[in-house]
Amino acid sequence: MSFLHISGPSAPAPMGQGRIGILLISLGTPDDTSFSGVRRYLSEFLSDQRVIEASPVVWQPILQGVVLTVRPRRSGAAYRRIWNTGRDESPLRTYTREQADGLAKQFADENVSVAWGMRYGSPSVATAVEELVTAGCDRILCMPLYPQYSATTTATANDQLFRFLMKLRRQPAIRTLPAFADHPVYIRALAETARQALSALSVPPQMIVTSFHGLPKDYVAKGDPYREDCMRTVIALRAAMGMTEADMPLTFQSRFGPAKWLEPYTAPFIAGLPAKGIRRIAVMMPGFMADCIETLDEIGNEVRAEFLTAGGEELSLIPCLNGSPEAIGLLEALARSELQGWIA
Ligand SMILES: C=CC1=C(C)c2cc3[nH]c(cc4nc(cc5[nH]c(cc1n2)c(C)c5CCC(=O)O)C(CCC(=O)O)=C4C)c(C)c3C=C
Ligand SMILES: [Fe+2]
Ligand SMILES: [Fe+2]
Repeated sequence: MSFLHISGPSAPAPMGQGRIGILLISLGTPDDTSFSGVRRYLSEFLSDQRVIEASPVVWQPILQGVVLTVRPRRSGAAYRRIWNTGRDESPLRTYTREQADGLAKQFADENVSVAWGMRYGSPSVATAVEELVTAGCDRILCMPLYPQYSATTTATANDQLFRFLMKLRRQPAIRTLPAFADHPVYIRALAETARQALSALSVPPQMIVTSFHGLPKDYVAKGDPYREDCMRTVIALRAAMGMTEADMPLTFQSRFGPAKWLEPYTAPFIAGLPAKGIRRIAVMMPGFMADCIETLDEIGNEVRAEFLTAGGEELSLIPCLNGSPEAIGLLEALARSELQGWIA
């Protein structure tokens, strides 16, 4: 095995005396909305065995022969509807960069560098770690941007970092941020974001539906704690906002494939509300640190259209934390807590 040599601007500092790196890892997104761009991204994403646990011998022919001949067209159209045309990139990339830039400002006067990478697509995790090591970082805090733990997100983000470290002769020391499903600063940030969005509405909604990304039930049965983490978030959020289960139900969106996923499914749940007299709702997606195709298109376009067709009058999207001061404050609080002993 040959080892990658990364040299800093000057001679490397003795271990423990260099800079501290903070590495934000987000899910990833296509570079463009073309069939081939979306296909490349989906191929990398859906070939991850943390995401699709079926044997590659069975799954790869289905993925390459069926899924990737059909899905990129449909997903490409969805990405085009939400694309950040100003920067020619997906919103997830824009907001992840804003979060990294905002966090870097909070640490500007300290011996800390911040970099960001995508688990799938670009900029890659490898590029981001190289950036930190080149800046002289010998200790790195890895922050997967997922409030609720899942092997399909948190674990695979960490895997990607360690996969890169396998190539280094001189590895930095690593800490990884645990999930923060009911961390008080996270819950406060969500509640504040919701209050701001609701105060801009002329008529308050009758219900705030929370929608988390789904997960196959099978993964949860095998020990993925994701569902419990989602429940911890919603229970804490209801308490913070003085709401009940009836005012703020928990649902799961973004089902993929024929297997059973966590229920209740967001789309039929919301489409069933007008028949119960609930015609004005807000939807909040606390599991997403940034708005993306799942929040802006699946909920903001597809689910909204179904709700209106079913007799709904108004569906308001509560924005994700994105690059807000609440998001930056949260990331800083989480980072400072994990960096204890590394920084004063
Ligand atoms: C088996 C498939 C999938 C699992 C398991 C899964 C888990 C999972 N995903 C997120 C967060 C995001 N997913 C996003 C997009 C997305 N997710 C899947 C499939 C699975 N996700 C697909 C095929 C896609 C691509 C979009 C599409 O073609 O419909 C995104 C948004 C990316 C973007 O560019 O905007 C996020 C964020 C979580 C939190 C999670 C586990 C709980
Ligand atoms: Fe997903
Ligand atoms: Fe989706």
